[in-house]
Amino acid sequence: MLAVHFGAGNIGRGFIGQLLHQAGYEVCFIDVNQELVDEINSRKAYSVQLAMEGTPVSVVEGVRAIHGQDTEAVAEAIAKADLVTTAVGPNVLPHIAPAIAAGITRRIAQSDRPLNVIACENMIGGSEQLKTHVFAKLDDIAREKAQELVGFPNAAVDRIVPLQKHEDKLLVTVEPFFEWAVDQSRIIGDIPQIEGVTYVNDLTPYIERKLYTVNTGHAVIAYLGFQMGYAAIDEAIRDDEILRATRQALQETGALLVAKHGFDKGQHEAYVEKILGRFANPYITDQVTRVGRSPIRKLAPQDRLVGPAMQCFDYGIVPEHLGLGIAAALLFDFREDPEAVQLTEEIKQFGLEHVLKTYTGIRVNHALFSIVMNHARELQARRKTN
Ligand SMILES: NC(=O)C1=CN([C@@H]2O[C@H](COP(=O)(O)OP(=O)(O)OC[C@H]3O[C@@H](n4cnc5c(N)ncnc54)[C@H](O)[C@@H]3O)[C@@H](O)[C@H]2O)C=CC1
Ligand SMILES: O=P(O)(O)OC[C@H]1O[C@](O)(CO)[C@@H](O)[C@@H]1O
Repeated sequence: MLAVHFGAGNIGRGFIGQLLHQAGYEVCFIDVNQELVDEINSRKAYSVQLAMEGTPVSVVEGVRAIHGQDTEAVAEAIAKADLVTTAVGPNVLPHIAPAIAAGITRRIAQSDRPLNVIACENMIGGSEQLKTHVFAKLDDIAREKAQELVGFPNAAVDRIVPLQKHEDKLLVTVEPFFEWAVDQSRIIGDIPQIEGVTYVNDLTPYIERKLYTVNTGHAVIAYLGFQMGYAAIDEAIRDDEILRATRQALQETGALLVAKHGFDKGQHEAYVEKILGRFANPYITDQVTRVGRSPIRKLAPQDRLVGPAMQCFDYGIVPEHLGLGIAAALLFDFREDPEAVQLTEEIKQFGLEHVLKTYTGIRVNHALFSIVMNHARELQARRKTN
């Protein structure tokens, strides 16, 4: 069995590639980092180390890689594949669509074997979005056939894999916990048998619970941590003020998730506490700047901060602490992050209100707008005095 996986980065090697290998797939990575591609091809194996006492290591063998710009080779691999997965980042999905479309076109000209393409990105509806990009590149005949033969089931993936700094360029350290849920109702053909994957008929509660808890909590810690001068997540979460604000933000999303999806309140509280414990893992050094990366993406209307905050109002919940997280995200002026630089420049040029309205879609007369603005002004004043 062949799995073609786009993105041989942290989650690609440290999570998806590992589970696919353990399920018996030969994993072929597609990446645009030539050094990574060469290293994988010369060693054909890499190690995954668990961030816990004893740091157990497992080896992922029999892997290879193709450079993403070698469309011909990528298309050929997809034509032969049993499964396609991605972990490249939401903004990269449009860029990999042409190669996937070329692969599908080649494949359906040769056989009627079904294929599933699963985007493993931190976003709602990732595979569906990828499908839109891919289908835009297919001609009418291929599109009709692909509609029948190629499934794009959405997925939710959860495992913290921080930035890696090892002498061994392929080694990846990951947290022990992982969760990979896939929408079974959108699979075409046989269900891929992958130990560790949970197939569900309705992904919405799973992806919202994950995005609005793990990623919301992480984002609040990262952005507040950055404002308060912390470098790493585990340091920031040891600050009582940050921990309190994060817990309160997660109480807001928790109340929303319980009301909207009917999760058990007690079980959800336990889920939140477990996640806070994962953030505090002393065996993982995760930079606040990694977790806060791409603030424009994270401030988008459907994403982890504004998404739940806006929905809170439908359930009578006032998202005061989510508002604080949004304010801190707006003020994330990290010079090495292009989206942070863009926000900072635009705040200077057009003002905070304009930037808040533009990137979050929150209307000026909405209650959330003033909540965020009040927190942003407080954070700005606090930074001036420090
Ligand atoms: N790191 C983590 O803990 C988790 C990450 N995710 C999601 O997984 C995705 C990837 O995240 P990371 O692995 O952390 O990022 P990463 O930066 O470590 O890996 C991304 C990889 O994609 C490659 N890439 C970029 N453009 C490409 C293209 N056009 N074609 C092929 N490959 C391309 C990069 O060279 C890089 O190796 C993101 O959507 C992220 O939100 C989800 C859960 C956990
Ligand atoms: O990968 P993104 O969407 O930039 O966000 C970083 C987040 O994703 C993760 O890497 C994994 O879920 C978390 O560590 C963090 O919440």
